[in-house]
Amino acid sequence: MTIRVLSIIGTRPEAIKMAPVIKALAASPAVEGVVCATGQHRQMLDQVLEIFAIRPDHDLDVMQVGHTLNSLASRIFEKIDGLYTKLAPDVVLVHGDTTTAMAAALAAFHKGIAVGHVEAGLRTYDMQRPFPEELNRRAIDLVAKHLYAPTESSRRNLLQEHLVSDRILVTGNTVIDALLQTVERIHGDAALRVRLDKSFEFIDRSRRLLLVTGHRRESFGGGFERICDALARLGQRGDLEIVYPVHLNPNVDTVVRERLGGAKNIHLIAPVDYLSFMYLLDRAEAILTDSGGVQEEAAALGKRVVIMREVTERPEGVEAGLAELVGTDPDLICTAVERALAGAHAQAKLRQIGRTLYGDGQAAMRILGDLAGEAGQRAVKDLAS
Ligand SMILES: CC(=O)N[C@@H]1[C@@H](OP(=O)(O)OP(=O)(O)OC[C@H]2O[C@@H](n3ccc(=O)[nH]c3=O)[C@H](O)[C@@H]2O)O[C@H](CO)[C@@H](O)[C@@H]1O
Repeated sequence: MTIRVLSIIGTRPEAIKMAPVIKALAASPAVEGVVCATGQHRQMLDQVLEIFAIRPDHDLDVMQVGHTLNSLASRIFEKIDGLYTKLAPDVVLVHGDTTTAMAAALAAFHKGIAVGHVEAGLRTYDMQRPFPEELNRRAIDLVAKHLYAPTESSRRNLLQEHLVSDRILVTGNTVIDALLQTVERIHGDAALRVRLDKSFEFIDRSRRLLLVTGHRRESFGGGFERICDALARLGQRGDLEIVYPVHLNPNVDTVVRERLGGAKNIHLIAPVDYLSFMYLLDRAEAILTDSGGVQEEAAALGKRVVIMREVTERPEGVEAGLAELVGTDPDLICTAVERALAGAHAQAKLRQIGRTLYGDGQAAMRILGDLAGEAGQRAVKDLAS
């Protein structure tokens, strides 16, 4: 008796974090895994799917330039309703906190289809930070039957909300599954490493590498202007190479390129594929970001992270002394980056602390086991042997 599990992905981070789950489901005889891409992201999503050799079975193609959260959500609701009727999945799996995940989960709830939430329980309890992700993930947890919490702290968040479902399973974050698989692939492939070295030969190896990413809505406008001021100042240091793959969202790309194009020691590049980003993360001495996944990945690699946010739903890294919350004030960003670089030498110790902070690389297997019940447990054993 197999169960049909429909995995929904819309953005780059969802694809990265769902890839290990999609692969585990596909390899299990106990599950019929089906994949639907919504098209919330296009180019950045396709880069990930190619690396993990995942071809979605369905694509809602909802992407429209300049769409609003409401036009995006309404297009997803409209199109996914028909897909649910056609496929009649036993479970719809969504990830994290995007509009894709929220709309897909609520649409499943409307049709009485069980929802599994991967990365359940992340909270800041601030509806404006991150916006709209805090609303999205809390709405999903209200309707989800299977709550896959990445850490104990996310499990505690769920327990105090007295949700309908009591099926909470601490799995670890699937981003660590993806990271470990990818770093292993890079370390095991000399030709790939040569290609990656060549792709990034513009980075002066005599200088220290600071890797930057940023895309939070709540920083649009003044926030990104302040971030650019901080980066321009850091670029003046002379001992740093700053590499910043600039998110494609026009609210980020336009401001950053206007203010930093041609700035000293700052390389503004297009978003790089996931393999390349893991390569850069592995090479970097410190990370400056507002990303959720990058906080988790950096910790796992023992990298110190400066978080350009006011709040984070990843308290573990801050409590472990690996990450520091600084918001978008240029002075605070610059001094925190100095501290991160000063502490970067203790990489072995930091890696020991951060290695399993967010998971052990087995999250996808735990989710498979839970979803397919006994049959899944048997399949998980077969898969793991
Ligand atoms: C509020 C919040 O934190 N929400 C998060 C948000 O995800 P995020 O903040 O992590 O989003 P990004 O920063 O866009 O993606 C990051 C990924 O992209 C890779 N990367 C990066 C730059 C590049 O040039 N090439 C790449 O390949 C990188 O390795 C990493 O894995 O939504 C997710 C979905 O629901 C949630 O899981 C997650 O809570």
